[in-house]
Amino acid sequence: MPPAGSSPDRRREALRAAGLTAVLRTPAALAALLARGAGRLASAARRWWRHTPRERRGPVLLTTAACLLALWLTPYGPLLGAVALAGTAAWQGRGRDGEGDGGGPGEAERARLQTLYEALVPHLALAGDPHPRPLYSHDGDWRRAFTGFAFTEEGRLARLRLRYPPHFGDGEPECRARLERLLRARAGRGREYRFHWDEEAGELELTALAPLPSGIRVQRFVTAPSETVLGFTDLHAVRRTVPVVAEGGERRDLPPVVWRTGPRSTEPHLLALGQAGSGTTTLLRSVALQALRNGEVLVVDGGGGGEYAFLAGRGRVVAVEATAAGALSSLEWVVRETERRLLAANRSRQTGRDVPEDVCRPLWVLVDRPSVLSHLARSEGQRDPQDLLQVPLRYGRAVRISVALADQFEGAAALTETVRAYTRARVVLGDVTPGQVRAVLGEAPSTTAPPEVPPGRGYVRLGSGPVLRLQVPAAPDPYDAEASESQRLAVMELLPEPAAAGRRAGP
Ligand SMILES: Nc1ncnc2c1ncn2[C@@H]1O[C@H](COP(=O)(O)OP(=O)(O)OP(=O)(O)O)[C@@H](O)[C@H]1O
Repeated sequence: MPPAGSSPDRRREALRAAGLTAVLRTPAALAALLARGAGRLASAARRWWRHTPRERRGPVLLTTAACLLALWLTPYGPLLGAVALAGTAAWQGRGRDGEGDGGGPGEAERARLQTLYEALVPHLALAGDPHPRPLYSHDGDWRRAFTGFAFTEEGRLARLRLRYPPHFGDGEPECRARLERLLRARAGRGREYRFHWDEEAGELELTALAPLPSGIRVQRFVTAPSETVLGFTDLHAVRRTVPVVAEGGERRDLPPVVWRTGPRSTEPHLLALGQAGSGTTTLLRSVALQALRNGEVLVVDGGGGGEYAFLAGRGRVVAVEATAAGALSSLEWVVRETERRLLAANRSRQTGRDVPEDVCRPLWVLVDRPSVLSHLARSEGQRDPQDLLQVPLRYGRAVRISVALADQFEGAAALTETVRAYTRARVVLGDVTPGQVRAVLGEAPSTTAPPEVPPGRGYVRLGSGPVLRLQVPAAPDPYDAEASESQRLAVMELLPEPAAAGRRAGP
């Protein structure tokens, strides 16, 4: 039989084994332990929610609610429940400081982190480092270098935050790119990653990103009249979501990239560049279909492929031009219309009257392949249609005239200075290099390229905002027999009724 005094000792021993003695000494440590445990329980619940099929969530939630109700009705039930919850949180939060969310790393995960650390040593260790305990050394420990990490359910690295030594050249793009390449290879190919450099703290964070949703078709998005959904991006990158109907009728809330136009917009005109087949024409079609909700649209199809012919003759479609001569006469009309609206708006302001409705109505000028158009016009001895875009690009914003242009990379050199200077909303689509993204958007993306680039995938930057990943909604030509039936129907649904004869006010 143990001596009477040994019982508290045994209890203390048990607590020490569980790693709880230190934390129970101060209330602050206990609070931290409970908070950490609660965090782990919450992230375990989140994981369960994500990985449980919808049809199983309901019954489990119902059973939990019934148990909570029974506990509530039992004498001392709520108190017992709270004690049990605190105990569970304390147990979950015990002795695992600095380890990833949702539980510490297992044997295999620790081994992965050590391998990753060893791979970083040749890049981050300094030969003859005078520091007694360098962050990176051949006999070093990953625990000092990695300040945060998380693994997926499958044991793949989901997030890693690492410290780098002060001598590392974080200001040199080449040094950064080398480290990013190494981390990407070690974290596993076949996924996209985001890198966040915190120069102040000397830390780099890598996050594995879920692929962007593809197959969302253009539809009546829940947006304000001056807003256009260019596509979808990462949840952390934007502040709102919009409800969408995905392929198969599933309803989802997705984070949109919203392009705002109108008198207060700082980027009222858009330029999209990409490789052939990357989806720039689809992007312009999607913009046109959204614009037709409450505005007028004029399309100039420089490629002349007839990919906008389905819009011809519809209400609020001013014109669809596919020849250089047609484009010139339409764009001359746009110049006159811009000037008319400016004069009318001025007159109204001077006389104190409301601006007439036909001056406030948004007008969209969509130009596909302007480089081809310029070439054709020049070869016919006519003036460059891009010159006519100067007036709407410079002055259109105040009278709700927006210009959106799309071209292929090889046509970019033929774009005029005015087009480049006034299109501050930029999109680049296709399998592009960081250099190409920088050339179009002014900044390289902080994310790696997807393993496979679906049509409509790329990057977007609105003004001087951040470079965001982008997936454009599907908006095929409804006359394209190869497009999916449901997507073609979605486009047809958004088309206005055919215009009544004699009602068109265009060129
Ligand atoms: N966002 C998207 N979602 C689904 N499919 C798309 C998307 N964008 C483009 N596609 C498909 O990819 C193909 C090429 O698209 P699109 O014609 O828009 O490309 P493009 O860049 O204009 O090329 P081109 O100038 O050669 O026509 C089409 O079959 C189109 O339906």
